[in-house]
This record gives sequence, C-alpha cells and structure tokens, in this order.
Amino acid sequence: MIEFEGVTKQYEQSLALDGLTLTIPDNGLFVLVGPSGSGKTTTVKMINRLIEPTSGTIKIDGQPINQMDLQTLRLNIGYVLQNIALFPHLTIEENITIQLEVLKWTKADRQKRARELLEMVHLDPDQYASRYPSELSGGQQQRIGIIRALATSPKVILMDEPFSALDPVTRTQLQDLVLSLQKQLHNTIVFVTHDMKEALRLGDEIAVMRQGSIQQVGTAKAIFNQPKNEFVREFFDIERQQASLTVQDLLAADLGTVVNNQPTTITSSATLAELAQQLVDHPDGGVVATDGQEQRQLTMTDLTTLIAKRGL
Ligand SMILES: Nc1ncnc2c1ncn2[C@@H]1O[C@H](COP(=O)(O)OP(=O)(O)OP(=O)(O)O)[C@@H](O)[C@H]1O
Repeated sequence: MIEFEGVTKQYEQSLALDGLTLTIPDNGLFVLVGPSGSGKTTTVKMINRLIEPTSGTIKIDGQPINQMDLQTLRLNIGYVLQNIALFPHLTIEENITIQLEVLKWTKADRQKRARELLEMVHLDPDQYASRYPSELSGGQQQRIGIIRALATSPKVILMDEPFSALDPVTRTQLQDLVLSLQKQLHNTIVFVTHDMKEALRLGDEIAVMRQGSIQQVGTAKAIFNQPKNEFVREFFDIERQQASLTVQDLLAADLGTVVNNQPTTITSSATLAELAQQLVDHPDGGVVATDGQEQRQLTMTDLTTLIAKRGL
C-alpha cells in the first residue's frame, strides 16, 4: 500500500501539490488522471523519490520512503515513461536486463530472464533479443520499456503517460497487454494519463486531479455515474466535449490537405457532426474549409484523427 499524507510540493513559481492525501491499494491498476499541470507527474515521481515533497509523508507498506535506502527503493519500483529512452547502443536483451547486471546476475540467468520477459509481451526472443532499439517499431519499443521495468519483479510499477505518443490501435493493444500483465503478476501499477478514456478502460481505481489536489477517487463506474463535482462531471463528459469541437479545431491541428483556389464549402465554425454530414453528402472529398489564411480539403480520416488526438 502506498500512502500520501498531506503532501505538498511548492516550486518557486507554483504550488504543484496542495496537501495531497491518497491511498493506493496493493495489487491493482491505479490511475491518476487530470488535465495538464494538475500534478500527476509530480505525484508519481515522488513515489520513487525523483522528486522530494516540500512537506508531508509518503509511506510504502507503512514505512516512510525518505527513511528507506534509495537504491533498494528504486530496485523495487519499475518505471515506464512516454519516451522509453532505451539505450540505442545496447541490444534489446542488454536493455531489458540492465538492472539485473547491477544486481550481479550471471549472463546465463540474464539471458533466461530476457527470454521469459520477451515471451510475456509476445515478442519472439530468437528474433528480437539481439536487435537494437532502432530496429523496432514504436509499439515494440514500448513493450521493451514495459518489460525492462518488470525485470527485477518489482511490486510497484509507475507508468507516466506511457502510450500517449502511440497511434490509437497500438495504444489499445498495449493497454490490453498492461491489463493482462497486471492480472498475471498481481503487482501494483500506478498509471498516469490525461486521457479519460484510457483512465476508464484501465483503472481498478481512478484518482481525478486538478490543480494539485484530488477531486475524486473511485472506480470508473462510480466516477462516471456519480461525479463528485462539476469539474469531474465535465472532465468525463465525452459526448459534450466531442460536440464542442469545430472545423476550426481540425484546421488548428493541421489536419486536411492544403488546396488552392477551390470554393469553400464549410465554415470553420461548423461542428464535427455538420462536417460528418457534408462528408457523407460529398463522398468525392469535396469538403473544403479555410481558417482565413489557407484552404484545406477535409476527409473522414481527418475528423476521426482529431477525435483520437483529443482522446475522445
Ligand atoms: N521542476 C519544476 N519547476 C517548477 N515548476 C514545476 C516543475 N515541475 C512541475 N512544475 C509545475 O508543477 C505543476 C504540476 O506539474 P506536473 O508535471 O506534475 O503536472 P501533470 O499533471 O503531470 O501535467 P502534464 O499532464 O502536462 O504532464 C505545473 O504547474 C508545473 O508547471
């Protein structure tokens, strides 16, 4: 069990955490979700002491972590980041087993463990163990990032926006993988995301954060059905957020193909529902919008890309 008791983090300019009190139970997937700057990364980095609190206490299994040996603490906590940061000059096997080398495992044992871990994420060891990171796709590299964090069988794994740079299909596959690994290994995963759909899909329990404090903690069902306040209700109101997007959002995201001298057929203030209707009416792709500077031809793929990008 990980406990935050009245934890505050004051930076020179901003209060990142404001008296955070939170209990993360063992054996489950605990999601921290909230908008940018709400304090999610600060919270998660305090668990492995990459950031120290200004005040308050953090305990693991009842023991304050600032009294633990730092190396032991970190060896017991896996850490997966958005930018996996695999070492480019080391093979996949060497990347996976780097901590085991620190722990003085023999080469044979390290090789055996690397094979086991690669199989766990459905990558054939004979094919992948000796490759270099640049010879893997983004999704495969992130699988390596995950098993590198699992190598020492830590009880706690921290995952900070691990999939936000991946395309929607790969992202879903890796979410499934994390769910099945957690069920298999019975560890505690603390998962940070700003994407409410990812939070609802993964979290056994979800903590919603805003401006350095917790707004609500509960199961996906409880948060979705009984939001504690207006902020939580709006944050999870996917339909309304989709409805508030316009063609201008699509143009601002640089979607569509630049065209010249074509009649503009949709205004930039049109909703995505209006755009979808026009796309259906003009299957030849004749929907053109302008932001006042350049013209862009829009397709259904542009529309779905925007929705996926916003995590809606
Ligand atoms: N090293 C730092 N120095 C000063 N302020 C910081 C520092 N790190 C974070 N902050 C501030 O603390 C607040 C919380 O940041 P944090 O990175 O924890 O938020 P977050 O919810 O993880 O955001 P994001 O989803 O954008 O990563 C923000 O206002 C941020 O600007």
